[in-house]
Formats: sequence, structure tokens, C-alpha cells
Amino acid sequence: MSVVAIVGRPNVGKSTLFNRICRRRQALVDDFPGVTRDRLTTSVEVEGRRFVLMDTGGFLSGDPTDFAEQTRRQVLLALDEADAIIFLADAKAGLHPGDEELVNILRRSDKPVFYAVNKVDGREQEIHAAEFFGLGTDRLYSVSAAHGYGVRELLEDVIAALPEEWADDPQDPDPPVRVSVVGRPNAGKSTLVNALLGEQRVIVSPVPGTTRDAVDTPLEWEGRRFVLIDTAGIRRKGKTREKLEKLSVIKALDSIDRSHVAVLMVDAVEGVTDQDLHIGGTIQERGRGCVIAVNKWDAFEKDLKRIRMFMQDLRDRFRFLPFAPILTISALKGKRVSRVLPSILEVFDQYNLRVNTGMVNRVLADALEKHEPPLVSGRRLKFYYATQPSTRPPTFVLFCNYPDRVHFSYQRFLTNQFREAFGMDKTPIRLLFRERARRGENRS
Ligand SMILES: Nc1nc2c(ncn2[C@@H]2O[C@H](COP(=O)(O)OP(=O)(O)OP(=O)(O)O)[C@@H](O)[C@H]2O)c(=O)[nH]1
Ligand SMILES: Nc1nc2c(ncn2[C@@H]2O[C@H](COP(=O)(O)OP(=O)(O)OP(=O)(O)O)[C@@H](O)[C@H]2O)c(=O)[nH]1
Repeated sequence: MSVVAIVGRPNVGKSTLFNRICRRRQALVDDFPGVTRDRLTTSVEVEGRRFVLMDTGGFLSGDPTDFAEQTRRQVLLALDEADAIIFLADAKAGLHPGDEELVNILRRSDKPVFYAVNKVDGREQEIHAAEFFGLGTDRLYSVSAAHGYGVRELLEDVIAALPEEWADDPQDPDPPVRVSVVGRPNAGKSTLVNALLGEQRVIVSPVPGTTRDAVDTPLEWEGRRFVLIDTAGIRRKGKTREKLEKLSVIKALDSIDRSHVAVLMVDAVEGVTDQDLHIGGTIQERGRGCVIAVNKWDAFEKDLKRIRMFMQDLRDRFRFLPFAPILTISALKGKRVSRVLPSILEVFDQYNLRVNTGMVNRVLADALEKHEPPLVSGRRLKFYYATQPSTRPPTFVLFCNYPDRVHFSYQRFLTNQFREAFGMDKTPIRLLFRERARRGENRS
């Protein structure tokens, strides 16, 4: 997901603009538990485009003579993290030497920057705004964040400058395997990505010129095509040392969304944390394939009893991802890194499976026979037939008389039967229950 940052001197109206953009739009990502507060970031949708909006203001503290330096740091940070930048100045206050300094920094960047003068909501301000032409920027937007004037026009241009969004072609029978590598800070994501790219038989394709592709890395292994999602984001170690924790969480969620298979990296030394479970929960929720890579295995004390306990605990805590293969690796030492791609492929091939309707119904009939559906309010739950309308992940529709009342445990039973019969033990699958179509209606 692209990031748009609003920068500018204190009091120019950054928060007001931020709120105006968020106000009418539904904020999609709220606070995550366990994530420290950093710059105000929120995911918004404007004109059908989803992006992360970042307000760099409101963090100045202490000595006002420090403001200039603090603002400068925020701008550098924004340049690091954002895909597009809105620079805001204040027409009421007029042109300030601080504005010029920031503009000079922004000019040196190759990211799209939109220069806007805020508080243009009176004749006097209009005249004031003219001063800003002295900054020599190509285009200057006049806006009033408080009243909304000019904001739409500004946003339209910002959105047009954002990198292309990715979408999987549902018709492509043989798409490259899209892989995200996610996990807590310091779990070893960039070490693993570097190790994978350095693998002898991995061919890293030359990166085509588009912005989006420069962020992801296409590669080939054993004649199969992969794309590592957001490799640039993983490998880039922020020039500015501060970490935008919330932003990295939003980005991780976005990478999961864009992938078929997520490699969830867990730090063996630290053990499983709530944040790991939170990320794992998202993978499950979004119906993505998953490989759990327990990293830093070299530093884990090799005591059989401890290993057994660790593994049991891991399985137990990730019990909502029963289909995820677990690998113990050392990204640093290269131990078992060569197992990662094959494991991803195994998951992906199952993730992609299609079963014909005859087979689905035979397996359903067997399951019903093995374990009769329970009664619902004294009446028999009846299943009529089933189909698999889609895949990635394999999704089955089961027609029955009480679709809303299929007990969770029976759903789980059917899920397990399907997994076993169709060889789908390593992929998430979805079962949807629908009322039987009436005669004459389209059954699919
Ligand atoms: N007249 C007018 N005032 C505005 C406009 N936008 C913001 N303001 C006012 O400007 C002041 C500062 O606005 P903020 O949004 O807090 O500014 P900021 O840039 O986020 O400030 P920091 O958090 O200190 O960096 C507030 O009093 C706003 O009401 C506008 O379009 N017109
Ligand atoms: N002992 C050991 N250390 C490792 C291993 N993999 C990574 N590390 C170390 O763990 C630290 C973090 O590794 P990174 O690859 O930067 O982790 P990351 O997940 O990309 O970190 P963030 O950028 O903070 O999200 C580094 O000091 C690595 O050298 C491993 O397999 N074993």
C-alpha cells in the first residue's frame, strides 16, 4: 500500500488537512494492540484508491529553537517512508525561511512532491499565497484544509502519482507465486530475503522499470516463477533510525494481502509473542497460505526436551493455522534456507488446486455417511450438493437447508474431510454454506 505523508512547519495545518482527508472516508485500519504510538498514520480510501496517510506534525516538544531541526528530521523520515509527499505552507503566516529550507530538501528527492499553500480562505490570504511562487516550484496548490477548498484537486493529483496497485489475474492458471515475508522487527526478515536471493539456483530476474516492480522482486527457481513482495521495504534499513512501528504493521498487512503465501518469521530465541499471533491471525483471516519459519535456530539451545516443548507450544498457539508447515531455519547461517522455496511451492500448489464437482460430491456423501449431520431445532440438517467455484484458496460452496445453522464443530469436521480427501492439508480452504437454489435458478 502506498504511503502519502503531509509535511510542513508547525502550525501550517497538517493535522487539519489529515483530518479533512480522513473525515469523510472510513478509516480502515485502526490501532493495533501492542503497537506503540508513532506519527499519526491511518489507512484511507479516496476515489477508490487505498493508501496510508501520515501526519508528521504534532510531535514537537521542548525548546522552540529546536523546531526547525525537528521538522527537518520529520521531513527526512517522510522521504524515507512515503511514496508521495504533500508539502504544506501557511498563507496566513506568509513565506517563512523554514519553508524554503524544507523545499530545498524535498527538491533533492526523486519522489513526487505536491506543494500546497494552506489557509487560503480569504482575499487577503490569496494575495499572501502569491508570495509562495517565489519558491519556484512547478505547481502550487491553494487549499483551505479547514473549509475543504482545493483539497479534492490536490488529492486527485496525488493519487494519480501513486504506484500501480497490484491485482491477481483470476484467469491466469499459472501465476507467479507471490510471497510475503512478515514478522516482528528483528525476526530476521531481511536476512532471510538476502539469503534467498543469494541462493545458488535462484535466478533473480532483472527488475523492470515500473515503480511497483522495483518494490517487489521477481525470481525463478527450478523453472517456477516467484515474486517476493515488498522486498525493497524489507531490505531497506531506514536511514533515519526511528522506526514507524504502526506503519510497518500496516505495510505487513498489505504485503499479506498482496501475496498467495506468507512466510511468517518467528524468532526462536524470543519465542512466540502476541505480535506474532496477531500477524498469524491476519494471514488466517485473509485466507492466505502460510509457512512458519522459526528463525535463529542456531542460537536455540538444542536440548531435546526443550525442542519438543517449544514445538508443542508453537503448534498450540498457532492452532488456527494448522495447515502451515513449520521450518526451523537459520537465515544467518543459511541452515535449511534451501527448504523455504520448496515449502512455499508445496503450499501454493495446494492453494491453487481445483477439484471437479463429481469428486466434491462423492467426498461430501462419504463425509455425511461417516458422521451424520446434527439436528437443528429438532430437524435434520440436510446437504444437497457442493461445488468448488474458486481457488486461491480452494473455496467450496455447500448447499443445504439451514445454511446459517451449521454448527462450528460440524464445519470443522467437513473441512478436515475435504482437506484429507483432496490433498489440501497445507492450504487454507473455505467452506461456504448456502441455501439450495430453487428449481429453475442458476445453481452456480
Ligand atoms: N483559516 C484557516 N485556518 C486553518 C486552516 N487549516 C488549519 N488552520 C488552523 O491552523 C492552526 C494549526 O493547524 P494544525 O492542523 O494543528 O497544524 P499542524 O501543522 O498540524 O501543526 P503541528 O501539529 O504543530 O505541526 C489551527 O488553529 C487550525 O485551526 C485553514 O484552512 N484556514
Ligand atoms: N543467531 C541468528 N541471528 C540472526 C539470524 N537471522 C537474523 N539474525 C540477526 O537478527 C538481527 C535482525 O535481523 P534482520 O534480518 O535485520 O531482521 P528484520 O526482521 O529484517 O528486522 P526489521 O528490519 O527490524 O524488521 C540481525 O542482527 C541478524 O544478524 C539467525 O538465523 N540466527
